[in-house]
Amino acid sequence: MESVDDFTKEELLETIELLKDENEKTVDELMEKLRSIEGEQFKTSISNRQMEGKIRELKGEINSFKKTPLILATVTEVFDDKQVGIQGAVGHEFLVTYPGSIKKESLVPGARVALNQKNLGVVRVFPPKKDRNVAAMEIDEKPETTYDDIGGLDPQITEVKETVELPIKNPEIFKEIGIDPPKGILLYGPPGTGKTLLAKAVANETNATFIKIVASEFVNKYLGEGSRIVRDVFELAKEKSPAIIFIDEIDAIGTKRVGSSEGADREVQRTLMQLLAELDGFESRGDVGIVAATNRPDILDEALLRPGRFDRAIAVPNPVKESRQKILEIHTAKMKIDEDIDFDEISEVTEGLSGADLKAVCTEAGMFAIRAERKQVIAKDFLDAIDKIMSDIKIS
Ligand SMILES: Nc1ncnc2c1ncn2[C@@H]1O[C@H](COP(=O)(O)OP(=O)(O)OP(=O)(O)O)[C@@H](O)[C@H]1O
Repeated sequence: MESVDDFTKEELLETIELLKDENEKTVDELMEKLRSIEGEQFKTSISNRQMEGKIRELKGEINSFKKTPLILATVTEVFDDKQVGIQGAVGHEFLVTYPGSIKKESLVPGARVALNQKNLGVVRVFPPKKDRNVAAMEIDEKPETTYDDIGGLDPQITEVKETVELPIKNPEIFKEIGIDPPKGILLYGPPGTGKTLLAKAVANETNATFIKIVASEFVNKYLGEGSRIVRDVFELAKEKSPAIIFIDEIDAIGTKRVGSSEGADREVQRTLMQLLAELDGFESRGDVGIVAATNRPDILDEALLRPGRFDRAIAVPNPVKESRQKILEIHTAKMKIDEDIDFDEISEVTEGLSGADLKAVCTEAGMFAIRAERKQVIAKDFLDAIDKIMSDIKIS
């Protein structure tokens, strides 16, 4: 084996230079490796931290699932000694207590509360839902519908003028004669025959605010809030008078009672009771007209039809031939139609259709003309539209 002594000085210097070069390369490589390991470690620590955050979040969710849910209810009455009457979603009423941390002033009737499931003690109070009221009512300060927009209901218009319009416009006439003006009228008839139109037109004619509620929504959408909404509607009508209160689908709360007084039925009854109380307690000065509508007069509770309540019932039937012609003329007034179209003939072949169906025929005829890229609606478009609407009705 060669020893160091065997090398010349030049050879040794050359070897040293060579070794120096090689080591530098190895150190560079090692440094590079180190940096990449550090980079990986940094990435892992970040993703660990993210995972920890996610785990904390999931733990929170698991805990919230473990908690017993609270019950939502509405305050009906506030008593002394920390007790409050509440009503649950299905109508049951309870007398429950509330802790000192809850202020008595926040527990106004209509306020929503969360209750502990075990002892029904009040845990939280939410302010009354004013916005829910607005959602439950359709308020039109100035409806644009006029009597001229209604086809073929002349006798009904006359009766509505006498019973709703006259007391608002000339209440003194009733005073002079010494009779109370009718408080409420009931419009009954099949769907889409113009009941809402009549109520809107009378509001337009008397410059009254039109306030509409749909009674069936008290049973599905606003269960537990019906009586409060009814109370608020009457209050709002007095504030905004003259006003027309229009209660659509009144049969949903005004059906003859058939014994059951449980849960939802009981709540529906409460809403009806509130409505009867409002009607009875209502000072009929004539400036608020009440119009109710139903497709099912046969199932209505007689209590609603007693004098001083909805004591005038007006039938709004499906249109006869002449009325159908008038309705078609109203709904085609702004349409570009062929002069040769004979509405007498069209009204002949539309027997059984309601005002709403006839409006749909006109719209559909317009659609056929658009599809055919025509600038005018022709008789064939109407015939096609009638076919379509009639078969839609048969299907539904
Ligand atoms: N007699 C009519 N004259 C003109 N248009 C009518 C007539 N009846 C119904 N219509 C048309 O049908 C639409 C629906 O009618 P409206 O809402 O008045 O019916 P309704 O009797 O209140 O129905 P529902 O019982 O379903 O509430 C109206 O907006 C109108 O376009």
